[in-house]
Amino acid sequence: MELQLALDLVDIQGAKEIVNEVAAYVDVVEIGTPVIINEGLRAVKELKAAYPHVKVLADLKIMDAGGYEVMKASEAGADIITVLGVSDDTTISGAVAEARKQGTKIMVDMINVPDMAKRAQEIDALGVDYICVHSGYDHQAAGKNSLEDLATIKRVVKHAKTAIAGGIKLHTLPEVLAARPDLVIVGGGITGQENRQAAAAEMQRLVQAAW
Ligand SMILES: O=C([C@H](O)CO)[C@H](O)[C@H](O)COP(=O)(O)O
Repeated sequence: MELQLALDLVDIQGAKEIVNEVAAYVDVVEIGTPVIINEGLRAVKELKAAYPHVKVLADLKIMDAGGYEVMKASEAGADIITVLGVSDDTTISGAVAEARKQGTKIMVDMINVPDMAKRAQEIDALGVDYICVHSGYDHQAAGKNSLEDLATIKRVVKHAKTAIAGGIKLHTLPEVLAARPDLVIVGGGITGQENRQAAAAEMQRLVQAAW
C-alpha cells in the first residue's frame, strides 16, 4: 500500500516547500488539477527537476486526446498521468498506448462514473495501471466519500491497482485502510494541517502498518 500527497491549492514555490517538508513520508507527489490550470505543465517540470527521485503524478483529468496529452505530460517529467473514467474508450486506450511508449503510467479517475462496477471492468480490460475512486471537492461538500465505490472496484478489478481519493483525513484513514486500496491519496489531510510533517509521518505509519 502506498501514500500519495496531492498538492492542489498552492503555486510552484508553495508545492516545493511542502515537498521539502514531507517527501520522506510519501511515495508519490501529485501536482493537482488546480496547480496545472494555474501554472501549466511547468509545475511538473520544475518539481521533477528539483526532486528527480520523487515519483510525480500529473492530475490532468484527461477527457480527450489521450495520446497527445499523455505525451506532453510524460515529456514534462510526470511518472503517472490521470485520465477520466467517463471519457471514451479510445481516449483511454490512446493514453495507455502512449504511456507504454513513454515508460509512464495511467491512472483512471472514476469521478462521476454512473455504473461503477461495469465501467471499472471495462477500464481494467483497457490495460490501465490504476483505477481511482474519487469524491471531488464538490462531492465532499455534499458529505460524500468513496468507500462504497472502493469496495465495488475491489470486487471487479483484476489487473489494475486500486486507489482512493477525496477528503481523507487522519481520523478517517483507518476506515479507508481497512478496505485495502493499493494507493491512498491525501491532499488537505496533510497540506491543511498546522504540522504537515507530523500528519504525513503518522499517515505513513498507518499505511505501512496496514500491509
Ligand atoms: O483531485 C482532487 C480534486 O479534484 C481537486 O483537483 C484532489 O487532489 C483530491 O480530491 C485529493 O485532495 P483532498 O480531497 O484534499 O484530499
